[in-house]
Amino acid sequence: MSSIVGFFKRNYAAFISPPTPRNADDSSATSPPLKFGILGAAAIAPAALIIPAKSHPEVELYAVAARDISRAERFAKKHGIKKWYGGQDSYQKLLDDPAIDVVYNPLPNGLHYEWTMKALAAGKHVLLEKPSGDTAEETRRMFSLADQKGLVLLEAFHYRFHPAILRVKAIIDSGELGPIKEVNATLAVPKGVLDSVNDIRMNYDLGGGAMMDCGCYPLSCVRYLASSNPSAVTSATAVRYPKDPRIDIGTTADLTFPSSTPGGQPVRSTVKCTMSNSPRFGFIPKPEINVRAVCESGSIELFNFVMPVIYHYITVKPDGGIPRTEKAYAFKGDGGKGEEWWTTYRHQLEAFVDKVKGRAPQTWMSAEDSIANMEWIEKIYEESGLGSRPQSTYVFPTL
Ligand SMILES: NC(=O)C1=CN([C@@H]2O[C@H](COP(=O)(O)OP(=O)(O)OC[C@H]3O[C@@H](n4cnc5c(N)ncnc54)[C@H](OP(=O)(O)O)[C@@H]3O)[C@@H](O)[C@H]2O)C=CC1
Ligand SMILES: O=C1OC[C@@H](O)[C@H](O)[C@H]1O
Repeated sequence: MSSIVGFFKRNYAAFISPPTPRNADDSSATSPPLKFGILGAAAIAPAALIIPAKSHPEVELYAVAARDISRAERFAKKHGIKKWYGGQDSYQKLLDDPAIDVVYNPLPNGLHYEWTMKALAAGKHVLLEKPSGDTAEETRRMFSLADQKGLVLLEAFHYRFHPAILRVKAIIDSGELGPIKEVNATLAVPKGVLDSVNDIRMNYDLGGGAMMDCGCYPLSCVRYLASSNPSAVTSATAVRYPKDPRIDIGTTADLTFPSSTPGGQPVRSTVKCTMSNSPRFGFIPKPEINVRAVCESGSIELFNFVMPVIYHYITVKPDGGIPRTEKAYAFKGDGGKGEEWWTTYRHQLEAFVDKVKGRAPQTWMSAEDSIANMEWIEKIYEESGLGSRPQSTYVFPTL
């Protein structure tokens, strides 16, 4: 019963009404807020930034830009954003606003590179949606420019900041279950949520495709838990979108990772994604969001590694030992920041602001990690026969 009440309380605070930040007694509130500008009135912006910002004392949602001014105005008023820019030059106008410290870039994947480069050139820190670009070369260039300019750039792989995945990684790294032998992860979004013809995910020129959209998560997750990059893609099969066969509706890829023990067998891995998972019994929506590692002396599984605040469980099965189930809605007794109702995005925002403010974030995701994820997305597309998404034609003036 208490867990049902907990479920509703946690999700109400997470997604509907987050507690407002303490001010008087919160030392972090004495630091001036960072002014954020949002490029595009994107569907993901409320969950990924606007709601998390409500409980962060050092974030001010300052401006939004949208190609249509009335859309920009509606979005700004709905979300209590002070300023809006509209029209075809609205994104550049937002970047030219000297008051803005940070740009959130939730544009379609194919526009990530151009607008992140322009934002960095304008001296803004950037929180960039996943996947970071269309190609690893784009990702390399963005991080290189951020480095040159001394600015923070983060690919918004929000799941990596939540205590649930960090707990799974800690259990694997503790050696309790022995060296990892196999690690598999899936993100399958129910049919009807993403697969409409007008969705950006179905548009090849905008960097569409399941491996880009959903597949980037399980790939990132297996790389993270294996503490390594794959050594090879041994097979990759794509289910092609009939209206545009360059788009994968879903992809399954088999990978190998170097052995975690000297002279041992390679670690096996399967990464699966689909943007159109068929319903159970023909009508019950079926999300699949899990990661499972099999180790020399046991196994571990996390159900819902992408949105763990809603509900998740970690099942640990030591060989010959007693299986247990853990929950990790918050860090326990290890000085970690956050509340049970903090979403992955809220944890990510905390880390991002810490980094911009020059404080050590609790968790971070490196440039090398983002670059490697794109490299392996491209290798999987190559193996499936679909090929990489088209590299941006935008030419950065000083490169
Ligand atoms: N972190 C997460 O959990 C999630 C991340 N994402 C990522 O966020 C990004 C945006 O996804 P989502 O919010 O679902 O997408 P939307 O289609 O809702 O938003 C994309 C925005 O891009 C702008 N845009 C600019 N040019 C174009 C164009 N040619 N065609 C279409 N839109 C254009 C639009 O802005 P305007 O208002 O100016 O018209 C639109 O608001 C993607 O990179 C996706 O991978 C998505 C969902 C979840
Ligand atoms: O980032 C995302 O996370 C969840 C998926 O449903 C969505 O398509 C994707 O863009």
